[in-house]
Amino acid sequence: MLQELLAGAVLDAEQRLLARPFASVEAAARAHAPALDALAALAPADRVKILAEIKRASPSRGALAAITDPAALAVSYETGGASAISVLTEGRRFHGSMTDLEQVRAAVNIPVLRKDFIGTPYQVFEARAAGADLVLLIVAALDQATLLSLHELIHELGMTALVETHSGDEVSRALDIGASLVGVNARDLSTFELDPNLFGTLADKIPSGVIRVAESAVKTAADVAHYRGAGADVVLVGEALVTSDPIRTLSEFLAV
Ligand SMILES: O=C(O)c1ccccc1NCC(=O)[C@H](O)[C@H](O)COP(=O)(O)O
Repeated sequence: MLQELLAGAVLDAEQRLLARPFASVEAAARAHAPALDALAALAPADRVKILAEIKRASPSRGALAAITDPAALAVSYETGGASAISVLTEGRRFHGSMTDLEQVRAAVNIPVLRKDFIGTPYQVFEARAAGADLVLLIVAALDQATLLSLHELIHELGMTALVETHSGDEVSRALDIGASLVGVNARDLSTFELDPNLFGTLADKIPSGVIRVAESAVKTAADVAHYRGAGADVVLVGEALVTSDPIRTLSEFLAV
């Protein structure tokens, strides 16, 4: 499933490249106003921080929310106290788009993550050209040389990579490329199985100085407390926010 999602996302980017050549996207990326400092926004603090996700649908859960105005939802997230916003730009299974990312970027003043299945430099340039401050890199989807080169490109463009892992070996691979922001996804992206205890078993492998993000499987404030107790600096939440009143839900989560 993960390789299928990556192949589809890369193919879709190749289609966009036909209309917008590489050189033009690279030039737009390099000319864009500088990225916001995501490491500062997500830095460890005396309270948990929330990376709030805009997610219409997913392979594991199907349709979640129509989200006709992603910019308005992003403003609610910012108002509710989110520290950064994740925008799913994958179109086939998550029903997201680069337009969503551009609209969200224009509406808020906090860092914005391009959450997608990134495998090529073109996708990274697209992210920056659309105003992204962060880009997701999924360790399980990439060989180490590609992971390293995409990570370097993200940094060269002034952005931050959220390097996502799902095992001790993947955490080591993330640290080997110098990741400053490491996510542990409770969701196995091949089987969709959720393990809310995985973050707790891997958190100790992530040294202080690296920001720890717990991803997925948050439904209630107790789930946020569970991750916080296990050492999460940041919790990434999608479904629980798009299927509720986000400002109320964020206030419950941030009270942890
Ligand atoms: O959510 C899925 O079904 C999914 C399937 C395959 C690859 C990625 C997938 N989701 C991406 C994410 O990791 C989540 O959107 C994110 O962590 C938020 O999760 P949640 O709060 O459980 O919606």
